[in-house]
Amino acid sequence: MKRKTQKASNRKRRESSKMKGTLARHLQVQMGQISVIPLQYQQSSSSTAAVSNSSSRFQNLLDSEGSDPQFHSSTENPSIGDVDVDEKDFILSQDFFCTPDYITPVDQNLLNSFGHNKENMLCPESPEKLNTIKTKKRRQDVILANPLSPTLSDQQQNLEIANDTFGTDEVKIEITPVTGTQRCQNYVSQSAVALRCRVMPPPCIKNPYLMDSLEVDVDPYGNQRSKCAGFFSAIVGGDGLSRYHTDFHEMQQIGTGNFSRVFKVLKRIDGCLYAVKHSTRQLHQDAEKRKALMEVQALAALGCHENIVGYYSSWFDNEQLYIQMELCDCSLSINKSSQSFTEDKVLEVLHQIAKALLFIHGRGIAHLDVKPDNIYVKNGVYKLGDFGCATLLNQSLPIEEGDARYMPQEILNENYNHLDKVDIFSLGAATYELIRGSPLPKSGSQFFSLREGKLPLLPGHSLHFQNLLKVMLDPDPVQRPSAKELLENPIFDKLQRNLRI
Ligand SMILES: Nc1ncnc2c1ncn2[C@@H]1O[C@H](COP(=O)(O)OP(=O)(O)OP(=O)(O)O)[C@@H](O)[C@H]1O
Ligand SMILES: [Mg+2]
Repeated sequence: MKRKTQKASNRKRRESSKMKGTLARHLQVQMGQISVIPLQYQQSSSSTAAVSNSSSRFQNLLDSEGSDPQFHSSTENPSIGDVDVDEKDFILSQDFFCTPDYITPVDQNLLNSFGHNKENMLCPESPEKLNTIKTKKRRQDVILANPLSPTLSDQQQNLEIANDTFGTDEVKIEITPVTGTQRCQNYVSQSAVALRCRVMPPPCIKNPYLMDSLEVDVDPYGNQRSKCAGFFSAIVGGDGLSRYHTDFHEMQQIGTGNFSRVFKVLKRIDGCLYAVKHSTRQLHQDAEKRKALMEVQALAALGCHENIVGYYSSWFDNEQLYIQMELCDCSLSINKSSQSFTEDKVLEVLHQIAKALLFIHGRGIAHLDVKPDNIYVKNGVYKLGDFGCATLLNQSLPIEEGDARYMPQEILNENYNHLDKVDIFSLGAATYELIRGSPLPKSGSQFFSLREGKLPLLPGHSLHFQNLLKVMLDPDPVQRPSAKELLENPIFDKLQRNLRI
């Protein structure tokens, strides 16, 4: 209890020191007033009445920091060892927190409201730390000093940096004493801090606006982070640092495609869940990268639609493309153990994905890979995803066909004149698969008869529904309804009525 009180008062003192020191220094610099007061006159303040002493203490600190060359040299100024540890420590803490954007948002009040301490102030350059200065810490990770850092590069220093949970962590830094000529080199530079923040991802901030609290195995807010074996090596890619691991906490794999894997992730800065898809292999050639990028370009160009998976961002890490998307609950993948959907359910899927198709066709884009695997559900809303085969209806972009099980005959014949109707055929085939509850054949007689318009009867389902499927699967693309015509089909009236109620 006693220790707690002492720590609290030290912290308070440090915080007020910081604020005043920073402000006063800025004022001083602006006004061109630099007074030189030898450091030995500076007194430790731990036992003095704070108010009367603090202004002179700060003045001393400012002066010594700003103008006294001896301040930085332990050999030339032995009295430095007597300086109150706390008084010097606070400046390092400032440096530690005041660099990268994602740690120091513009709106300081925002972080303060998450219990963030007030160290995220713009700060002056820090004075050196000459001796081991140790403050409270809960866990530690050791990283080598940044070889790129202008301040730490040529000294074999180890930065032992505590975790960075906002508002609670402080820093332990071990730096070997240096000679007077190297006086500036013991600063914890902003670039060192920036690198440290890249290799040690910041903790996730809990989003107070989310109603449901997250249930995760690994603590995404940082408490267990340093215990993860191989953590460091995992986040450093073949040729750089991973934005994925810096910005996101990976929770679980939620899908695999032919060329990609999809993970449920928690974004550290906003505390929200997303899906991140990344290519499984490295894309070395520019042409490969360009091709992969078409998926995100299509998503970005389309913008928001309730029935299209939301797109947030994309980037390359280690020559793999990462796509940050809206997280959905699951896809409608059909496998051998799948249950068939009821007609009403299937009509809902059909209606919603037809709305997505109306939207994308209206923007001159064809999806070309509509299938249950690429239809995701979120809170009962169906969303079209995986725009990896998306192309322009006017055929001005290369065409890559999607899954052959859902492709009409004209695509197999390389006739690309009605690409919008290709999507209608695929949606018809997907609907047929969902109502059947078993995967469509990849080849064989059934495969061909479906493309000839020979749809086996679906016992127990309305004729109206079966006729709709038949016309969607018509071998002649011109005969197939457009997305707009599809949506105008009276079969959806009942759904619309339910929606209005
Ligand atoms: N945003 C998301 N939310 C939830 N699950 C998703 C999301 N995106 C993808 N998935 C899951 O990951 C699987 C694979 O994703 P996707 O289809 O985009 O990869 P792909 O490599 O392009 O696949 P394909 O084999 O169809 O080419 C999906 O079938 C789905 O189950
Ligand atoms: Mg897919």
